[in-house]
Parts: sequence; C-alpha cells; structure tokens
Amino acid sequence: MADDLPEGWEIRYSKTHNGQPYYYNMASKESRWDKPEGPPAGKVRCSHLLVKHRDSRRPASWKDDRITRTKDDALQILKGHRAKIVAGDVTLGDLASTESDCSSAHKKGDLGFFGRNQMQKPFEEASFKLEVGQMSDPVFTDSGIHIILRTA
Ligand SMILES: Cn1nc(-c2ccccc2)cc1C(=O)N[C@H](Cc1nc2ccccc2[nH]1)C(=O)O
Repeated sequence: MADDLPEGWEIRYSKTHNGQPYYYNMASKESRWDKPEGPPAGKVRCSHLLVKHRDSRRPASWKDDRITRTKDDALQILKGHRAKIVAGDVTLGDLASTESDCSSAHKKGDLGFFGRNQMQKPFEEASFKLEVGQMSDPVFTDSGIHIILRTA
C-alpha cells in the first residue's frame, strides 16, 4: 500500500512499462522498481510494558481478572522492571511477555507501527519523543503505567 511508504517516497505508474508501479523520491529524484524499506512516513514502532492498577480504565488483564494494586504500588513495580532492563538483566520484550498487563504481552509488547491520534495522548507524545532504541521513563495513561521502547 502506498500509505506505508517511508518519508519522501511516492508510488507512480510507468508510462513506458505497461503502467507498472514504481517508486519515486521527490527530494533525491531517485526512481526504483522495488518498494523502499523503512518506517512508514509519520509513524513509529514501539514495544511497551504496562502495569495496571485499581484505577485503570480496565483493571483486569490476561494475567489478573481483578487488579487491585494501588497506583503507587504499580509505579514501584514498573520502576523495578525498568531497573532490570537498564541493568541489561532482561530485555523489555522478554519481561513484557510475562509481566505486562497489556494483551500485547503475547507479542513481547510489540504494538507495531502507529501514527499520531492512534494511541492515548500521553503514550503518543512519549513515543514520538523517543529515538529508535531509546526507552521512556514511566508514562501514565488511563490504562495504567507504561515503559515504552521505540524500535523503529
Ligand atoms: C493498543 N493495544 N494494542 C494491543 C495489541 C497489540 C498487538 C498485539 C496484541 C494486542 C493491545 C492494546 C491495548 O489497548 N491493550 C489494553 C491496555 C493498553 N492500553 C494502552 C494505551 C496505549 C498504548 C498501549 C496500551 N495498551 C488492554 O489490554 O487492556
């Protein structure tokens, strides 16, 4: 699909090769038959680990039918997870698989690519501030408390 092309690329259709699609970069004036790789324009890819609490929008998860921990306790738990990741003891993806209260835990916390206006604002703002490979501080949303890793 043309809407997932990297920044600066557009799809065009050849006038000399039976309307065959090709890709054109307006800035570099480069043309190519094969689709350019890279993050879709205006999107980021992130993984996250979520710890919910009793005031979360949905205080339940695949791990726990009824989440009763306080927000403060959730933050302490999340800080403990973040410290292990920073120390290099475990990756965010591996820890999310067992500890995240988001159903994305089953995909190591990977949320795939997303653009603006798709996620809750605090999550979006934090995600778009990250460089690829960078991990956020605790981020608070209506769902709970997250640490976010930008992967692309
Ligand atoms: C936004 N999202 N993507 C998935 C997901 C992605 C890939 C594979 C499976 C599930 C789950 C969710 C989701 O909203 N999960 C919620 C918790 C949650 N709230 C979020 C707010 C912002 C970003 C991620 C978030 N995850 C839940 O399970 O209660």
